[in-house]
Amino acid sequence: MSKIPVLEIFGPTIQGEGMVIGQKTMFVRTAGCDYSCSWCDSSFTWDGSAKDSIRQMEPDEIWKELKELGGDGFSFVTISGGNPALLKNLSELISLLKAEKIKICLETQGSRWQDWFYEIDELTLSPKPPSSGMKTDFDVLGYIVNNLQTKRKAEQQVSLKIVVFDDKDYEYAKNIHKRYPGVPFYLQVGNDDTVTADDRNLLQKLLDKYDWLIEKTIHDNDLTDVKVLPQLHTYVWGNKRGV
Ligand SMILES: C[S@@+](CC[C@H](N)C(=O)[O-])C[C@H]1O[C@@H](n2cnc3c(N)ncnc32)[C@H](O)[C@@H]1O
Ligand SMILES: Nc1nc2[nH]cc(C(=O)O)c2c(=O)[nH]1
Ligand code: SF4
Ligand SMILES: [Mg+2]
Repeated sequence: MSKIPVLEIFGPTIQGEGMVIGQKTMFVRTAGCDYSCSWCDSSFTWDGSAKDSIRQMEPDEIWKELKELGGDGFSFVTISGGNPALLKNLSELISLLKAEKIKICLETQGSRWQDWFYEIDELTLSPKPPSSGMKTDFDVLGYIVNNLQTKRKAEQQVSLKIVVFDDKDYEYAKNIHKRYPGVPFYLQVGNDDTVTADDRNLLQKLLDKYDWLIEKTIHDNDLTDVKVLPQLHTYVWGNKRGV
């Protein structure tokens, strides 16, 4: 077995984002990202600020820690990062979780393909809009979406989730939906203050942003089959880490 760079293992909590929002789940957060989004709420995974907290862990060590934290009280594990799709050897952890009858969710931006994507139960692709400062490689994203659309197992769920901060991001999101109309499509409110500890003020700002995004969407005849979601955990726990 080979080692995986891990920054956080936490839970049980609820999935705060995307197609399985509200789902009780454990989290494993890997270190390292090929992007550096301007508003990344998990920048400690790639900016060096938490490099001393990175643990190189074998899959069975990760499983042991998940069991210590979650006991028999979980059946879902969400893998996020950083970009977990940088790690070819994540397949070993995925096999172990499957053997333990755990459902697996994965969060990735769609910049890298891994063959183990087919083994994920709920796969969220989250290409990044202009406000992130990143540029989407549509060859790679297209390759990933096409593979999953044509070769995935019937029971695997795949979705596209775009974080929206402004009008340009919204246009980007619409373009993504137009390119891949067959993929369940989600808009997510962006959190533009990922450092504040003033939860009340943050909540009000996030609610206003959610209102803005809903208003835009409901008056837009070009977007019909869309789900507009908050980043639920920030509404409940603010910018707290490990929840
Ligand atoms: C931290 S990322 C890690 C996984 C992967 N790198 C990705 O971006 O999809 C997990 C999710 O959080 C979202 N996210 C990051 N920063 C955010 C922010 N400030 N507001 C809203 N969503 C954010 C990302 O778009 C992504 O969907
Ligand atoms: N509760 C909760 N839900 C989440 N959904 C996606 C997360 C992530 O950081 O990838 C996340 C997270 O960090 N916490
Ligand atoms: S791709 Fe994800 S983890 Fe990487 S910088 Fe962007 S939001 Fe953060
Ligand atoms: Mg997060």
